[in-house]
Amino acid sequence: MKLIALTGGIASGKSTVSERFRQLGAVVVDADVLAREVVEPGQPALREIAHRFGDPVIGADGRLDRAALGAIVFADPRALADLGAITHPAIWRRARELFDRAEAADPHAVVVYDVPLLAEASADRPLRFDHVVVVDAPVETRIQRMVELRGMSEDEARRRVSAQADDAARLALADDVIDAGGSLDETLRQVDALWQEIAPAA
Ligand SMILES: CC(C)(COP(=O)(O)OP(=O)(O)OC[C@H]1O[C@@H](n2cnc3c(N)ncnc32)[C@H](O)[C@@H]1O)[C@@H](O)C(=O)NCCC(=O)NCCS
Ligand SMILES: Nc1ncnc2c1ncn2[C@@H]1O[C@H](COP(=O)(O)OP(=O)(O)OP(=O)(O)O)[C@@H](O)[C@H]1O
Repeated sequence: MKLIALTGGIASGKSTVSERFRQLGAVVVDADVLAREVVEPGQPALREIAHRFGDPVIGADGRLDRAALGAIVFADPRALADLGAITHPAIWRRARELFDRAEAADPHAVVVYDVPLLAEASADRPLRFDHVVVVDAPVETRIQRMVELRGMSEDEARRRVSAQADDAARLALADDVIDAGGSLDETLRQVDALWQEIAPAA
């Protein structure tokens, strides 16, 4: 198995890139999906979140109120760190299980882990990657995407950008950089070229 980490700032284009890798034959594991699974009702992390952040972050249906929690943590670095301390160990554990499963199914699998917060977790991340790919796009382009495509206010978009590591910290981890600041077509062409390097036999 080859294990590739795919990271990038919010709205840089990671999902677009990982979907292309999937079409090319990679097994994609998405940390955002795992982050949602570990806070499902009944999971220990949801109980810890309720304990730390109180009832307002739990909806009437007993599920996490993501908008309410997001409003708290993206405005307060300490709250964000507390949330990460609750969710990140469970996310890494689940990721490890899925990598092991992919390897058992196919020892030659190329697994792409779409992980927005790799740079933030780099000091204590419990996994080694064969290759780190960073998707890069200018901050102003990403803000514009969040506002135009996701209906966020500009303020909210900027808060989310500031809650993450900066571009230099992410680029310092990169074995390869995909420039996703241009056209969609240019992004996809770079992914195709990179796949030929990473998985030449596939
Ligand atoms: C705070 C929460 C509830 C907000 O939910 P919401 O649905 O609004 O956002 P969503 O989960 O879709 O995340 C969208 C993007 O926000 C960014 N983001 C999410 N969590 C964080 C974080 N802790 N720090 C910095 N950026 C983050 C990422 O770029 C992510 O792709 C949610 O993001 C969360 O539970 N975060 C903690 C878990 C985590 O670390 N997730 C990141 C994947 S490793
Ligand atoms: N050159 C480009 N490369 C990639 N995406 C682009 C490009 N131009 C425009 N886009 C658009 O920008 C958006 C990027 O969103 P995407 O969900 O791929 O980002 P992301 O990095 O996965 O975000 P998040 O951190 O929130 O998970 C998509 O709607 C995509 O269509």
